[in-house]
Amino acid sequence: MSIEHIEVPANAPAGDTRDAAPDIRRRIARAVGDVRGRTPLAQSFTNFVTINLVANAQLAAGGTAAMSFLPDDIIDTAAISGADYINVGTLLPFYKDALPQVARAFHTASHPWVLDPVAAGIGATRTAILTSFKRWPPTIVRGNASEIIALDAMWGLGDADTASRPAGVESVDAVDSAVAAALRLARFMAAHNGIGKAAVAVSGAVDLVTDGEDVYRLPGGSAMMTKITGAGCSLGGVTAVYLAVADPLTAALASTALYNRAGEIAERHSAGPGSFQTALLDALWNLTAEQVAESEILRD
Ligand SMILES: Nc1ncnc2c1ncn2[C@@H]1O[C@H](COP(=O)(O)OP(=O)(O)O)[C@@H](O)[C@H]1O
Ligand SMILES: Cc1ncsc1CCOP(=O)(O)O
Ligand SMILES: [Mg+2]
Repeated sequence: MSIEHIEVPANAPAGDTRDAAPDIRRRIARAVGDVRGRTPLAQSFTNFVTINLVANAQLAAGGTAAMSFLPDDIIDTAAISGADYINVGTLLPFYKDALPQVARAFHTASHPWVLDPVAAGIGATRTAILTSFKRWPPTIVRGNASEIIALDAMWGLGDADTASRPAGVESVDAVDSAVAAALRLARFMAAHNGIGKAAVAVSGAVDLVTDGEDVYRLPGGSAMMTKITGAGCSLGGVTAVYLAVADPLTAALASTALYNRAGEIAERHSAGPGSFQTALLDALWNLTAEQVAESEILRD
């Protein structure tokens, strides 16, 4: 099947009638192919729980990984890193100074970066760090619905009273309840991140991606992705790999589609969480650019 002639799948969710434009699919295919051809570096400042899966997923998608927690290290390496990834899953006291320093340096250099606001809404230190990013906003935010709603409230864009308290790193909100927050965040980031474009990706059973204008829904994946730790974190790391070669909307759509397809393949080739994680990495490696671009992508 050519990527120019994608039919809306028969099992498209009710109400979703518009397939993504062929141009979007071409951009996704190009991004996946460019990553495989150019092996771009996407540096990460990420949590201790899933750091190894993040690096392995970035390599499996075709990128290059480098992890660091030192601002001078990260700021120096940003010169050769196509995009960076910051994930606030596990925090140490010094991060309260280190992370705003890094975000400010990225902003000064107009360096693209992805934020995963893991557990947004929990703890004064995490809130201080995430609030500081409003001054130096990321290019892409990728999180689950509760994290997106919490970040929107923290930045004073949405209604703080309606933000729920996340269950640790897990979402307590449906993706649909984060649509307005995702749109507000994407518009704010595009206006203030110095790059002029932004995207927000909300993960869940049906993922949502927006650039602040259009809203895309990407069904698929596997419920087993919630039975390993780091599916979301590694998706963020792979999003940074794609951001090294593509615009924010394309990068967010490409990584989300890649993960949905990889999750489905991994579920078919595994017998439980252990083999699922291995099969997920294998699928990230083996999926072709065309297979990723042919994914079900519906525009609201
Ligand atoms: N119920 C589900 N069915 C299918 N895929 C899912 C489901 N829940 C999450 N995913 C997928 O798992 C990956 C991580 O998403 P999620 O679990 O929401 O992130 P996080 O781990 O940050 O909470 C995404 O690729 C998402 O599409
Ligand atoms: C379990 C855990 N605790 C702090 S960070 C983390 C990993 C979260 O990973 P993900 O958000 O990808 O499920
Ligand atoms: Mg997460």
